[in-house]
Amino acid sequence: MPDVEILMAGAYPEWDMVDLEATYRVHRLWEAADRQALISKVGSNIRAIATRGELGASADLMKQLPKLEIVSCYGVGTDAIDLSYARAKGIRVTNTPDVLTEDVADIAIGLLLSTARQIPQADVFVRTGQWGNVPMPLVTRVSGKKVGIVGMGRIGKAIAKRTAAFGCDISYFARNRDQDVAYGYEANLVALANWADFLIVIVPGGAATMKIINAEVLEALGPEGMLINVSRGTTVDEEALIAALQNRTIQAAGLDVFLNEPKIDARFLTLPNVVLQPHHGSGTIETRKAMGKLVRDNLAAHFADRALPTPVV
Ligand SMILES: NC(=O)C1=CN([C@@H]2O[C@H](COP(=O)(O)OP(=O)(O)OC[C@H]3O[C@@H](n4cnc5c(N)ncnc54)[C@H](O)[C@@H]3O)[C@@H](O)[C@H]2O)C=CC1
Ligand SMILES: O=C(O)C(=O)COP(=O)(O)O
Repeated sequence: MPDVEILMAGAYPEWDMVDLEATYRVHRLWEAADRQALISKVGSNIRAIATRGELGASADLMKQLPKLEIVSCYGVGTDAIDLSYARAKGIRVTNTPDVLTEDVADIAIGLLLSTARQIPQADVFVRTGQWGNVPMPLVTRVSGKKVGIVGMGRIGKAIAKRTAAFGCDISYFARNRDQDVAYGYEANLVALANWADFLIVIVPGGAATMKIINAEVLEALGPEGMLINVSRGTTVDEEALIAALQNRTIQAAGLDVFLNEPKIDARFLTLPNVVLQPHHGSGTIETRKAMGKLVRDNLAAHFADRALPTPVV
């Protein structure tokens, strides 16, 4: 029986579970009928948490694990992990940057094309026999348009590269100007939205970016404008977004992320001018395999006293 005990907050694909269970004594929190009872029973032995982006690790959970050394997150966004608690207690935190960048950028472009060209709506149009009876409504061009990118990190840059190939003009908003990129920097998000035809959001979630896409930004984006969100649900004021979609203050939105996933606001399901994705930006076999390997590599490095491949804390 492997002697290092780890707590898994949620399921990983089978190929990761097989490897993890061969290496560690794994406790499956998500399968416990009484989670608190499981934590009370095994909490004092747990040395690592393997979690997922949306499940994170709260201070409340970490407090109950006195031997906790490391939290390894299957995902790049660590907004659901209490990093200040981890830092204060000397608990290491790792994530899975880079390996998912290209796929998340691809889904941003997929959502942009789907939203502007109404690909899902056109699919329904064909399937329901409307083709030939009524004209398919004309849609909006993507190529050559102005794209505002909110967040110019690893994924923001990959999105920029793709939209550049569409001949789009690119400008971005971020905490700081990035000296390594030649795109226009706009320090004022409302001004960026006012300029852009399409606004693509790819900043981290958390308190600092809470509702940065608010009613004023949406109004500046305007009735022809479209919002694509592949960041976190928290970055958008959803009440303001739903109102803007209902009133056509903006034209349409393409969304991979929401508040309260997977039980999202039911009004999204009734809006014709929104394209929905189930938080699946990194959801390819190739990327998920690479993410799982990076989680395992981080845990292995930690328990072998080697440098962590992708440390956050
Ligand atoms: N939809 C999905 O499936 C996925 C979503 N994500 C989300 O994408 C986020 C970004 O990932 P990466 O590009 O790898 O991160 P990164 O750290 O490389 O880039 C983040 C960018 O946001 C900017 N930023 C950070 N805080 C800011 C603030 N308070 N105000 C303005 N700009 C700010 C940074 O300056 C940087 O340009 C993740 O944190 C995660 O939330 C990531 C992977 C998959
Ligand atoms: O890496 C991240 O931060 C993610 O959002 C990944 O989420 P997912 O694994 O696609 O549910």
